[in-house]
Amino acid sequence: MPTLAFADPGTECCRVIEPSQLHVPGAAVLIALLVLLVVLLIRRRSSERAYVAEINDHSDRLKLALWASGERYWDYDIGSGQLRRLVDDAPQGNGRMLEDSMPVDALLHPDDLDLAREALGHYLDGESGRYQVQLRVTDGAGGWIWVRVRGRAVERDEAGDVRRIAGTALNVSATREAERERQIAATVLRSMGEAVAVLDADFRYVSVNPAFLRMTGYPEAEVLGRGAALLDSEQNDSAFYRRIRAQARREGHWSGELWQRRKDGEELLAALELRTVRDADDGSVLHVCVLNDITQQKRTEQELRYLANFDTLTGLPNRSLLSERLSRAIVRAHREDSRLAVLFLDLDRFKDVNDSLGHAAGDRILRAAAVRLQQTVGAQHTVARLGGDEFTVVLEGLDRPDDAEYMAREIINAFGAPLSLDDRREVSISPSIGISLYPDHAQVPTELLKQADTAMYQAKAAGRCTFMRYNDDMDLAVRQRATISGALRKVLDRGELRLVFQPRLSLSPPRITGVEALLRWSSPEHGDIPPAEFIPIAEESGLILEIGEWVLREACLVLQRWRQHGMDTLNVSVNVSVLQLLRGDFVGVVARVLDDVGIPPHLLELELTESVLMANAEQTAERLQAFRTLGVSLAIDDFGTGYSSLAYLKRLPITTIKIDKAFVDGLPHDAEDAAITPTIVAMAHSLGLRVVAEGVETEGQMRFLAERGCDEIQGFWVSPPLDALQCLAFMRNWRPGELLTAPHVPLAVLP
Ligand SMILES: Nc1nc2c(ncn2[C@@H]2O[C@H](COP(=O)(O)O[C@H]3[C@@H](O)[C@H](n4cnc5c(=O)[nH]c(N)nc54)O[C@@H]3COP(=O)(O)O)[C@@H](O)[C@H]2O)c(=O)[nH]1
Repeated sequence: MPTLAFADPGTECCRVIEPSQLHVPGAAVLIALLVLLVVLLIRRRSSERAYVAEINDHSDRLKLALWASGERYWDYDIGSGQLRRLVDDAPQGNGRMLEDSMPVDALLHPDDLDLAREALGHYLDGESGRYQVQLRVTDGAGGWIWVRVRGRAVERDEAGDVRRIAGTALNVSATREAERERQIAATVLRSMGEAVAVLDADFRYVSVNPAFLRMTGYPEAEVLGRGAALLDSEQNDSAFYRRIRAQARREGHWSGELWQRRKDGEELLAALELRTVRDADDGSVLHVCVLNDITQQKRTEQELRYLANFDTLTGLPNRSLLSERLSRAIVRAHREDSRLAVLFLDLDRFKDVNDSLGHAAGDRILRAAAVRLQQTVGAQHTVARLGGDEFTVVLEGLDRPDDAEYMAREIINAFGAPLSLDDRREVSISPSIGISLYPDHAQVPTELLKQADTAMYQAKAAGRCTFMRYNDDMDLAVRQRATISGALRKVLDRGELRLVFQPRLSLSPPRITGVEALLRWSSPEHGDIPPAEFIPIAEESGLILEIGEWVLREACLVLQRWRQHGMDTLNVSVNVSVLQLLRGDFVGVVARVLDDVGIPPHLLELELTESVLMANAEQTAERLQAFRTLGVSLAIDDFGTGYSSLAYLKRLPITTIKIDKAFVDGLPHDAEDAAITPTIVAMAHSLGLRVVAEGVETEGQMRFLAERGCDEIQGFWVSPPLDALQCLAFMRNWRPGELLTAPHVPLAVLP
C-alpha cells in the first residue's frame, strides 16, 4: 500500500496516514477525499511555486542591488582556499550576474597575497571586527584592478572556528587614482615657491599654501576666513583692488602686478595670476590666486635701468640716456624749427689733479663739478657725464647761436670759484668747452657730439679754460693730432728726438749758471713738431714716462761732456711732467741716472709746473722732499699762472721760482706786470728761494728785473735754445761785458 504524505509547505513537516486508518463509508466519501487530495496538491504546488518565485525575486533584487552599488559578492572557503563570487554577466553590464569559483591565489596580485593573508589573520584573531583590505585582483584581461574587500564570517565549525567568510568587493581603482592625484596636487602645492591662495566667491581665504604664509608672514589661522583686503596695500588705491575683484567675477581671470602688505607692514610687489573655477563637488565659485613676490626683481630691474641710464658717481644721465634725450631734442627742434646746442666739456688738467690728489678726491671734484654745471645751466637743460672728466650739456630752444656761447662763458665763470672737496679743501679747476649746433653743424646726435668734442680739443689747444664753436677746419686739426699720436710711439726707436739748451744768466754777479734742457722732435714725415703740441699727447698716452727718462739721461750726458770741457759748475734743469712725478719710482730713476752718468745731484734742477704742484700739496711735498734728500734742486715753472699762495709755497721744499713769461712780457712799462714781478721776487726771497725770470727778450726787461733783485734771467735776450755744440760755444764765448748789448745769437739761427 502506498503511503500518503501530507507536507505543509510552510514548515516542511509531514503527517503520514496509513490505509488501515481510512474508513470507507462509501464511494462518495472516497471521491470527496480524492477531490480534497487533488485540491490540496494543487494548492501545495502553487504555494511552492510562489515560494520559489519569491526567493528568486529576492535573489534577483539582491543581485541587482549589488550590481547597481558596484559591490560584488564573494564567498571564501578557508579550508579549500576556493573563492566563489558573483561577476557581471557581460562586460558592458546589464544587471545580470554570474557566479564563478576559483582558488583565491589565482585571483590576487602576487604582491598582495601577504597583505590579504595578514588582514585575514587579524580578522580571525579577533583584532578587527570585520575582514577589510584593499588589494589588486585580476581583471581577467591581463590587467589588475584595485578592490576594497569587506567581509565577515558566515560559517563556523563545532569548535567555533571560522570556515567561511562572505562579503563584498568594490572596484576602487578610480577612487584610488583620484586620491593619488589629490595627494600629488597637495604635495606640489605645499612645495611650490609661488604663493597660492584659494578664495571663495566673496573673496575670503579658503585655503593657502606654505609659500603664501611665508610671503605674507601670516599664520594660516589668521588668514583663513578673512577677506582678500587683508593684504591690500596703500601703494595701490582701494579702487584698484575693487577693479581686480570685479574683473575676476566678470571675466573669470585677472593677471598683473599689485602691491600687498605683509603682516609686519612691509610692502611687497606681487605678480598675481587669478583664475576663477567651480568646485567639483558643490559647484561653488572659487578664485585661485598664484602670487609671486617680484619686489626684489623690480628693484634689480630699476637698479639696472638706473645703471644703464645714469652715471653712478654724479647721478647725471650717462652717454646712453644723453643720446636718447638728444635724439628727442633734435626731433623737437626739427618740429619747432628751433636750434639746439651741444656743449662738450672737459675739466682742464683733471688727470693731473686726480693722479696727485688721489681718486677719492678726484671723485669729489667730479661730483662737485656736476653740481656746479647743473646749477649753472639750470634744471631744464640736460647735463650728462660721458665718463672721466667729460660732461655734456644739451641746450634746447636757442634763439641765436650766440646763446650757446653765452652759456659756455657762464659755465667758465662759474668754475672761477673753487670747488670744495670737503670742509677743509678746495680745488680750482677750469673747463674747456666745445660747442656744436643743430641744425647748423649736424643733424644726428653722434655727429653733434663728435663735433662738440672736436671743438673742445681745439679749446684745449688754444690754452684751456675757454670755449670754441665747431667749424669744419677743426676736423683737420683732430686728424693731425691723431697722426702725431701715432708717430710719437716710434719716436724713441727712430732717434727723432733731440735736446736743445737755453742758457740761464745770473744777474749779480753776471755769469752763465746753467741751462734748461728743452725737447725737440724732428719727424721725417711731419717736420718739426713743437713740444707744446706733442708733449700733451705724450702725457695723455703715458709715453711721457719713457720720453722723460730719455730727456733726463740725455741732459745729464751733455752736462757731463761739458764738465769734461771744464764747465764743472754748470747746472742743468729738466722739465718734469706730472705723470713722471706721480707714477712709479721717479726718485729712483733720477738717482740711477745721476749715478750712471756721474753727475753730482746738486747740478740737476727739476722744473715742475705750478699746476702740477698745486694739485696735491701734501702728496707732492712728500715726493719733492725725497728729491731734496737726494740733493737735487727743484723749481716751480711758469710761476704766477696757477693759484699758489705763500702759505702753500712754504710747505714745498722748492729751491727756485721761475716767473712766467706772461709777467715779463709787459715789462718795464705795463703797470700790472711792473707791480707783480717785484712782489714775486720779494716774496720768493722772503722764503729763501732763488728767482728766475723767463722769456726775457729785451734789455729793458733785463734792467727792470736786475734792479728789482731778480737772481737770474732766461730768454731770447740772453740766448734762444741752442743745440749742445752751439750752446757750449756760446757759454765759452760769453763775457759779462756783453750783458748790455743786443742778443748774442741772431734769431735766425734759433733751433
Ligand atoms: N715735460 C717736458 N716739457 C717740456 C720739455 N721740453 C719742453 N717742454 C715744455 O714744452 C713747452 C714749450 O717749450 P718750448 O717750445 O721749448 O719753449 C720753451 C722756450 O723755447 C721758450 N722760450 C724761452 N725763452 C723765450 C723767449 O724769450 N721768448 C719766447 N717767445 N719763448 C721763449 O719758452 C719755453 C720754456 O719753457 P719753460 O721754461 O719750461 O716754461 C714748455 O712748457 C716746456 O716746459 C721736456 O723735455 N719735458
